[in-house]
Amino acid sequence: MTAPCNIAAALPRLAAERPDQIALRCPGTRGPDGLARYDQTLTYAALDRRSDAIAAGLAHHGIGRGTRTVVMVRPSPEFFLLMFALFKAGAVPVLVDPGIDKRALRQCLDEAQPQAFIGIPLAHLARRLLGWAKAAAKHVTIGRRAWLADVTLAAVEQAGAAAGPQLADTAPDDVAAILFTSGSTGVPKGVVYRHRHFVAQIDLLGRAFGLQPGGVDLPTFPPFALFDPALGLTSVIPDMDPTRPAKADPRRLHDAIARFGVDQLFGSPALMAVLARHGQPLPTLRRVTSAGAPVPPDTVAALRALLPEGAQFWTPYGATECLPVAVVEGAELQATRAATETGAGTCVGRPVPPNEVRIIAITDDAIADWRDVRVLGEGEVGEITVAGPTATDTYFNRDAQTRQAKIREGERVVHRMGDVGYFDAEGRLWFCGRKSHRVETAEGPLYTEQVEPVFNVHPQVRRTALVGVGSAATQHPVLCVELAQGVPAREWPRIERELREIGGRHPHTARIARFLRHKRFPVDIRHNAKIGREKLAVWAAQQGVTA
Ligand SMILES: Nc1ncnc2c1ncn2[C@@H]1O[C@H](COP(=O)(O)OP(=O)(O)OP(=O)(O)O)[C@@H](O)[C@H]1O
Repeated sequence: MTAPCNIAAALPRLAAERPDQIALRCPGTRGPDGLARYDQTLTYAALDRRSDAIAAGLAHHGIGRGTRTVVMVRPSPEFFLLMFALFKAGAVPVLVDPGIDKRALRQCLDEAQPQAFIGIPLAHLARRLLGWAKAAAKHVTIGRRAWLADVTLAAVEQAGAAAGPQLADTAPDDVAAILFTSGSTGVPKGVVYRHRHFVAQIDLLGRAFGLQPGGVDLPTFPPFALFDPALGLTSVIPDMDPTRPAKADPRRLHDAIARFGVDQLFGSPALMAVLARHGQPLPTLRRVTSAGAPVPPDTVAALRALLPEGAQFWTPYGATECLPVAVVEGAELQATRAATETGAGTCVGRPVPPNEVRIIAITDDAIADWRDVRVLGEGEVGEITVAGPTATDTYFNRDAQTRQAKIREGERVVHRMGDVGYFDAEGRLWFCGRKSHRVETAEGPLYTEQVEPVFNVHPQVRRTALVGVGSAATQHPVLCVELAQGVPAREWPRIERELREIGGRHPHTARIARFLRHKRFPVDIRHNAKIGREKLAVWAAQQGVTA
């Protein structure tokens, strides 16, 4: 019989090899200086033993193989114990970003048709008041009392304490989890992760970044923290609100990094910007990874200057549906900055093996079979597709979206990223923006990431967003502009003239005739970085910019 395909299978092995190594350190109580004491810890032995107990206890409560279970628990020892218990049990955790719009959240929860709901007391209260996940019949609370739930997690653990090792016999194709996208282009979609996707993801991430057991990680981006225990790392969970990275207190992050000799940091571009602005050196870090959205060049340069000699700054490119697709190191990113600022797009690096990345002709239609695809050559902009061990093959209960995003190629399924880009002569992938954000003008398409960086070089501009106004295929390009902080609105006529002059330097940007000042761009909650271009397009149309 073959061993189960399950990331939780790593736990008993690691617990035998390194029982006393700390798997997880959490902020816990606060000292008189206001800083977290990090007095909540879990060793590998405890993580393995206690997740066994919880897995067995959940089975007593009818949560087992295949049970779709909403998990609404903040990063804490309980979160890790519970997630590994669910994997061991072969249950299917459903994770939705708590930061998203409440209506979208409810829709996600309904769509996932969960059978169980495990959450903090506040999540149970919201479930009751707002009618979330009505189909879920089993309720477990992380609270001290079984308020609004059938049972507490502590009681579940106690019930399973004597049961011994647990590990469901999961097959590679069995569903392991449903993870919702952040929904920056619409309502989030539930991505179906199979056990083989997680196993491959750990393998690819481990190899791409050279992760070694024994390292100390500060994962500021919650879903990724889950990989640390499977890789033998020690995770230090930062003292911050994970849904508000731009508001993190850099002093607290520095304190944790210095106290535990953190050698690896994982976070969103918004968090990188916080550390870069703070400006204090980060001497223990060997590797920084920033994922989820493009990292502004100033942030890359400022953060690299704070790192010790030989440290690496990686930016993976990928999506909830497929990660990692490609990776680029900060030195290369900085070397390609000039090209980005003249309209080449953003270099996202080389595909992570064994991913096969191909560029296909742009279409908004579904493509059922790879034989109907037109593969583009070097330098041609098209839609980015990925085939490989971490490319997921379906959305949960979203057949229309699945058809739009997946192409069958013989035995395998190719994922369409919904992003546009191209390969250069050196085999590097360049990201040119989201497919749905392209502006189709009468003179041909314009891509956001080939236009905005050209204008973003203006010192009094914080960021820009290209949107289209008018009917399909003959849209008028409009550049929305957010001025840098403190720049008064009366300066706008001059800045607009200067932007027009900058645009005139390149044939593609010279086609932009309309510039609109916008006070503050709508952005996504998770990354604080993805611009809500859909909303801006509606706004631009209302400003009387038509034909
Ligand atoms: N390194 C990167 N550089 C530029 N853009 C990136 C990078 N990494 C990811 N992205 C962007 O983020 C997208 C993936 O984001 P994610 O999976 O969090 O959900 P989302 O796309 O924001 O949500 P939804 O699909 O629901 O709109 C990619 O398709 C790409 O557009």
